[in-house]
Amino acid sequence: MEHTHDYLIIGAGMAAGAAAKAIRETDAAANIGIVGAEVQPPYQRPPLSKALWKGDKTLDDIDLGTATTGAQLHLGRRLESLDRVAHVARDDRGDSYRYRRLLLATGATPRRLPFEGGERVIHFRTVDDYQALRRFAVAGAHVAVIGGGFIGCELAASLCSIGCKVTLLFPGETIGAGRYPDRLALYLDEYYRNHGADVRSGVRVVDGSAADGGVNLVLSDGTVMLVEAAVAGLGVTPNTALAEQAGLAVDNGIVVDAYLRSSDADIWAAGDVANFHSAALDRRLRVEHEDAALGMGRLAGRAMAGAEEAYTTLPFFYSDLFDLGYEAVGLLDTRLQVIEDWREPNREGVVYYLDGGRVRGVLLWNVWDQVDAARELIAESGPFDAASLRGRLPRKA
Ligand SMILES: NC(=O)c1ccc[n+]([C@@H]2O[C@H](COP(=O)([O-])OP(=O)(O)OC[C@H]3O[C@@H](n4cnc5c(N)ncnc54)[C@H](O)[C@@H]3O)[C@@H](O)[C@H]2O)c1
Repeated sequence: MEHTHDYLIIGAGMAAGAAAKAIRETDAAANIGIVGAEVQPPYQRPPLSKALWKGDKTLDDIDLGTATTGAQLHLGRRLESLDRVAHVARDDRGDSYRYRRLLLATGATPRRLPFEGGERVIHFRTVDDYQALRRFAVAGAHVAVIGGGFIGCELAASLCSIGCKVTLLFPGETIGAGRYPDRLALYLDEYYRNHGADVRSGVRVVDGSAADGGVNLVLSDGTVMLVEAAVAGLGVTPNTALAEQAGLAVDNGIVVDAYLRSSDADIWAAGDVANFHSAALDRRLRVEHEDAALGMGRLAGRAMAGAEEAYTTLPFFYSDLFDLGYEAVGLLDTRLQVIEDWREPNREGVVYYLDGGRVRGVLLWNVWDQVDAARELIAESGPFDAASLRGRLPRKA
């Protein structure tokens, strides 16, 4: 079957949903098509590791409302080839899609453990993964959470809070190694232990196999562990295969200009897969967070419909870990100069990440309503040091 769309969006994640809305707002008569491998229309991913477990949201609440844009959804399909000259893409069922303008919002794929292990080993990213984990992760079940990054930290907290027995395993020395300074990271390790998680640093899961009602995991220190389920968050790799096959510039993601346009004038990219230049931070970035997916999707959609505007937003993200929460702007990388400003022992504070006296990242730990001020600080030329930053972003009453 052959389909024809003015605007074709490849991928049906958050960037795609935001782009479809922006196209519709900018071009009321637009003929929009979305092709996505998942069978669900675009939905919010952050609740999969947080709010859905707390009961703050249900699956009905996370839909992004793409149906209201009138976009034609071609779901459960993967695009396998892209002919840029003919302006046509083909999917895995043999359908073809002619387009005038194209958005690649193909996202990223979770890195995999070095074994399969059956249905109780879940590489966590999608709503299907959430539902699979939910089946096995019931109160009292022992769940291994593998990886100490965003997904590992959020899921370990969520699973503890519903009464699972959680073992959190990661190869680094501490939770969030490389992102959080040592004092905060060690505090977090202790905090997770105090909330009942068995935290095991410096270990990898080297093998695993399905067992009766569970999974047998073999750890790098020789331990064998039988758990009801294992869930992994080992980071992701951007889905660039289609772009590479089509001959677009790719370098840790699809290379785009300030307007999110790729090396082909009729193709844009947005979200986890896009590699853009951040003028504010003076470096190329690929950002894997909700705010970037929604913001880039919106801008790319508007640009495709003729209302071009540069993407200048600093990376922003937030997380909830039990009753601790943080918001962060810019770069969180402990290879930068790190300045910590704790206001009371560990319960709240600000971490600044500096390069050459300029603030490049700010982590606000249980300090709220200071994100805009943090953005302004990053825009200032400085130079800053510990003395000039102390007390700079106070907690608001
Ligand atoms: N709050 C948020 O913004 C949020 C929440 C959830 C997910 N996400 C996004 O989802 C994506 C995936 O999250 P993630 O947690 O998988 O990635 P991540 O990069 O945050 O963390 C990956 C972790 O896996 C560990 N790791 C790597 N190889 C391993 C191995 N073989 N065994 C055990 N651990 C290993 C690393 O040490 C690291 O701690 C990221 O892009 C993230 O930004 C964001």
